[in-house]
Amino acid sequence: MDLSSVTFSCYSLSKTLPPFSRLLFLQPSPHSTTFLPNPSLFFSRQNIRAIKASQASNLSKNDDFVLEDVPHLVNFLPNLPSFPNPLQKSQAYSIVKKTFVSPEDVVAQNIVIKKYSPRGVHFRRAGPREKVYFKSEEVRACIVTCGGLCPGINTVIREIVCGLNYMYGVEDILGIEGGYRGFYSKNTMRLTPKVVNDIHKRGGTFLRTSRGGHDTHKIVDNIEDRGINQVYIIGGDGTQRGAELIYEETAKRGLQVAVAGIPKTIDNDIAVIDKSFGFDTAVEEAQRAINAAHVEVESVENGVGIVKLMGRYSGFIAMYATLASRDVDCCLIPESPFYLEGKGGLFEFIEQRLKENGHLVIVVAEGAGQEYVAADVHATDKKDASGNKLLLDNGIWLSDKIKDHFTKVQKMVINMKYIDPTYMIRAIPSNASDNIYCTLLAHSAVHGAMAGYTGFTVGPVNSRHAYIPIARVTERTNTVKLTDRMWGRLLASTNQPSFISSDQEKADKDIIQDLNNINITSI
Ligand SMILES: Nc1ncnc2c1ncn2[C@@H]1O[C@H](COP(=O)(O)OP(=O)(O)OP(=O)(O)O)[C@@H](O)[C@H]1O
Ligand SMILES: O=P(O)(O)OC[C@H]1O[C@](O)(CO)[C@@H](O)[C@@H]1O
Ligand SMILES: [Mg+2]
Repeated sequence: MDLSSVTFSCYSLSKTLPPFSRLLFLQPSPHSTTFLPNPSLFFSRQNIRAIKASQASNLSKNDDFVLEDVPHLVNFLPNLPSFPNPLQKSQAYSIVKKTFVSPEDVVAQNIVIKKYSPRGVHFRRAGPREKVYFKSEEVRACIVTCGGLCPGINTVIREIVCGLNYMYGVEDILGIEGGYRGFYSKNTMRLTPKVVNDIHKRGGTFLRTSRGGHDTHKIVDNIEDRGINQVYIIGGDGTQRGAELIYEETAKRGLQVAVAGIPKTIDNDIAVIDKSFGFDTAVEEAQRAINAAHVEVESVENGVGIVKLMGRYSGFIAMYATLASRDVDCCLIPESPFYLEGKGGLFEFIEQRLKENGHLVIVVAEGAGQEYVAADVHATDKKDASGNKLLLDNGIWLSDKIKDHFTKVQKMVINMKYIDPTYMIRAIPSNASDNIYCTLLAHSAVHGAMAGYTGFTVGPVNSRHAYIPIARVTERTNTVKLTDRMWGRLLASTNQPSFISSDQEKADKDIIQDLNNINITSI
């Protein structure tokens, strides 16, 4: 089956399939532009909406299958030739029963559904395709890493290089040094399997990284000047936003350049994907800090341990580290407001735990309670080079507040042990399972780019790797949902206060229930 007809003639494809596997194209978000075969319509969001509306009105009641597809090079280069995938002849894949992913294979965003509920949103399954849109000897790929560090970046770099070379015979691979600005301010570095052979054993990024410095035009000029035709971009939400702009500019200029994003974030704040690489490694490393705090406070009278962990707007590291440890009495995250004084407050809880156990450990995510810290220190907003707000030190603030309260108000001597492992949880190599995860991400990205997809991010959705439109992962930040079971599990595990009065809790639940009902009936 011709890939281009699959990608762009989705209505004709749907007619060839049994009803249960029809791909219908009512896209709720404005990212699935790939179904529009006319390049002049391609960049007009208004036109896209108009077409979607007309498609929507043609849908019958059972037509509730949504594919949020990723762009393809033939969208704006309709005459691009394709070639048989060299994997067909590869030693590794020749024994694989089903070497190529079928164009009809999709991954469901929601897998817990009700019997009669709509089939919902799906993404294209990642993996090698029967046809590729690049001749191996004509590929000139580049890799760039941006934003903060994360365990596993080097593994992703290594596996992109080795994957391109071993699976597709690509030999021309460039490393862009020092993040986005490296495109226009530095020389490139030649990457071969030999050069990257051992880098997965080291933390950090072999290519180095930076914040700020994204200049789309300069970057794409540089891509054009250097004859680069595959761009692999490893980075967090900011980086992926930058990748989307690079894709849009390359498409606007009609360049045969595949832009692939590989999501990286220690905070696990990237939407849609199950989890970001390096997260498990960081949670594991955080156990060492929690354990140290616990050992310290257990050994003294009225020991209060505080461990501050990363997590700017999302408390996933703190939540998972707490759940894994079982030595944590209270976990504070940005998503869950808390208060110190009065009934149900943190001070009351500390007093109670000290009476019961003689010690306690608190884990606090760096973004938790920022508004209280700001009110106390009267700080002005400061930003990093990428425009991210620089956070105030809530760990020191919390330690001081607790010490003050217990010495001055309660007239009680407490033994405070404050541990801030900061970069130690992310400046390490990835563990075994993250290494495997990184390999899958890298290979998925390589297969996707070779197959001519562009403007996509790779990642697991319900455990299956998928190609996701970049804008889909940047439109919102993944945060801990207080109404989800995981936070409930944490509260059950620590038995800490929820910091929500029961009246408020009931009112919130009612609102959520109402919203759920509205969603169900309006679909
Ligand atoms: N909206 C945006 N448009 C274009 N480029 C952006 C945008 N936001 C950030 N960038 C660029 O992406 C790069 C990384 O961004 P940022 O420092 O926010 O890290 P990140 O990718 O979000 O990773 P982390 O998870 O470590 O925060 C920087 O070079 C920055 O200039
Ligand atoms: O000091 P840097 O490198 O800007 O990184 C710190 C930030 O990076 C993150 O780890 C996200 O990558 C945040 O949790 C943290 O606030
Ligand atoms: Mg970010």
